[in-house]
Amino acid sequence: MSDMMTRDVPLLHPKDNLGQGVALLRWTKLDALPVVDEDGLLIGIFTKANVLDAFLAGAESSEAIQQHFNRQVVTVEANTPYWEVEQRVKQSSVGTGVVVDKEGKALGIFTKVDMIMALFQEAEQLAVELNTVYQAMPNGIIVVDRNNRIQQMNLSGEKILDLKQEAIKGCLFGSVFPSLDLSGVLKQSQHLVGVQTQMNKVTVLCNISPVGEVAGAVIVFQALTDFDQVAQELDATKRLYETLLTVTNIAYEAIFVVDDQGKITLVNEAACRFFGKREKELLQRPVDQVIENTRILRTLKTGMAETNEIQVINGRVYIVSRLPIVRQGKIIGAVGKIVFQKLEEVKDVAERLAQMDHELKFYKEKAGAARLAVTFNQIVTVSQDMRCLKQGAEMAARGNSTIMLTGESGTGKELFAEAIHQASPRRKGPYVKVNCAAVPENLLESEFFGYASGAFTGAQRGGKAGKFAIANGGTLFLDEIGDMSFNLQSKLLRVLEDKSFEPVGSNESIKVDVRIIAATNKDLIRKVECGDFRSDLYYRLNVIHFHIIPMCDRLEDVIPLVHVFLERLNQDFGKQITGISPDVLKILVGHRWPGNVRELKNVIERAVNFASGEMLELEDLPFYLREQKLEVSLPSAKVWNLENAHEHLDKETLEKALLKMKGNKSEVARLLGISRSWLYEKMRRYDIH
Ligand SMILES: Nc1ncnc2c1ncn2[C@@H]1O[C@H](COP(=O)(O)OP(=O)(O)OP(=O)(O)O)[C@@H](O)[C@H]1O
Repeated sequence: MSDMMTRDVPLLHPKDNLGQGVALLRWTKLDALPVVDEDGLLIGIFTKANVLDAFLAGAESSEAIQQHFNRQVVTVEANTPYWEVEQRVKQSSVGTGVVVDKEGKALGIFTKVDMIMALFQEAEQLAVELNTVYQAMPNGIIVVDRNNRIQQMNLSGEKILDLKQEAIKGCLFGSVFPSLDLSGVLKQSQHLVGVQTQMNKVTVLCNISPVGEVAGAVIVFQALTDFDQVAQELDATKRLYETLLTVTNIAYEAIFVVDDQGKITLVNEAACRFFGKREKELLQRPVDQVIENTRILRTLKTGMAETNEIQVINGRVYIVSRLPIVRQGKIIGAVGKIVFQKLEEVKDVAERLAQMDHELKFYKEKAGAARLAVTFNQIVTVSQDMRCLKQGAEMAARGNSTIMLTGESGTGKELFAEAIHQASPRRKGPYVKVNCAAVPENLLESEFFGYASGAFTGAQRGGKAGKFAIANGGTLFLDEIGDMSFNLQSKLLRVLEDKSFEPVGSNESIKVDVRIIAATNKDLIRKVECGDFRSDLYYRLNVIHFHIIPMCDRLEDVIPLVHVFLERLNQDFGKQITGISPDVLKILVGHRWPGNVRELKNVIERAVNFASGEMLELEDLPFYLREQKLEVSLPSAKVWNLENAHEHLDKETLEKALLKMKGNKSEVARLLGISRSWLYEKMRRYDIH
């Protein structure tokens, strides 16, 4: 009420005369004014009707209003709520009421006009609220009038149907959405629920309701694809759950999952066996009622994983692991694993595995020794720069200096290392390779320098020779040198300088004569700058440096390499693949080969495996290559087409090689890494004399 009333109205006293009353009514333009006593308490109301009655009865304007005002007043307290005021106004016959405070003092008056203004305001507020809800609804809503014309559509409706409200406003609903008939709703006030239909080619589910007594209709709809998506997600979740159950059931160990409250939510079959209970009896039970002294509750609190811990359960020792399940940074549960099968069995399996590993290593080494040694002939290239590199490396091979090979992964660093060894005076000595990145940090030292008998617990009796000792008189190839720890870098530097080392656990210094070839695909200079690699070691290793060129800078090597790989693979797999389809060729020549020669080799090996005929076809290539755009920059603008591209490249390569080697066919065959008979065959085919 206090928001609606008219405040600061003048108050009349019984002693005021009629003339003053009339003047105040005229000045305020009100129909009535409150009359109060000397204490300001309300005693009546002076209305325009009172004025008329007084003058009709012959009263003078100087006469006091004492006898002429109404003592029956409709009053309302200032704190009366809107809805109550509305009720009272509806029931009351008077047009004006007086607003009073608790003591009965007049604060203002309240007229029907005030009420109407308040109603307008209320209605406006309601309309804003309703419109906000209407626009914010995830469902589409269309409103039509009684004549079946579209009045409005909300934002979700626009999105679902991909239609703008402006485009359909005022149109007949049936002309825009012919599959939906509203006549029953508009004529007979029918309510339609769950109608599946098409609206602007979108399948929707809708509810349609008449507005009041057929003043129109409201259509509320939702795209069915939303439901489909939810159904699919639900299905995927179910499948995932079933997969998870199957996976856990295969496991040898007891596996159980608890929620953030420590209640068991999943157990595998092995866990049921372990606890001696059925799944139903375990699910939803607090885990500490099932496992004594469980630390999984601690994992829930701390979020710390614990793996392969020893725990005594029911007087027996088990190996247990606990892992927190974290979602968006919050711990939502934990997984527990108990290895409860006899630990002796595990030990037995581990021992057998170690034995097999040992045997595998032995046979691998034997196989390695048996395979043909790599020579520079096997490094296939027609690229001018690579040939210079080969020549440089061949010359460097003759010396004894340390060589550093850099270049991207798969460019052929290892191939160069072995070719250098084979071309060096040390070729009769051993060629030993260590991948510095593959050996665990704590084993690197003994791997390099070996250890003395009894150097540590578990050490082999009689000690073990390290790679330096094994490579004595030959070459030690240190691959991935950039990954060597700082600590070992210092030790390596000492060996390089002193040409001697001490095995782990021994004071005896052993002299060695080893040539070092190091390789890395890392930017060693940067590592030196960052302090990750010792600069003195870097310069000690970098005496002669060769940077192997990446494939993308020597794409002319692709075809010759493909031929060599094909020839080798045909032999290995007993296949007869003689050609490459023009499409395949185009892709091979156009690809940038980020994985360098290794990638190319793998692609060809895969293709040979997949090929069913005598040609490598598009479908024999891995998907990522097939998908690649057939954009090729061909080496020259001669008359190339898909059919003859392969032959052009072949011929051009041959011609270049023959010119370079001044017609010496043995040299050409060596350069291209092909046999002499194959070279003659190609020269005959391309009519090269
Ligand atoms: N020019 C080449 N001719 C023939 N085969 C090559 C050539 N270059 C590389 N290869 C072959 O490509 C494969 C990768 O070469 P290699 O292992 O020598 O590369 P890498 O540079 O040492 O790689 P990473 O840095 O990953 O150790 C090997 O199978 C190798 O035989």
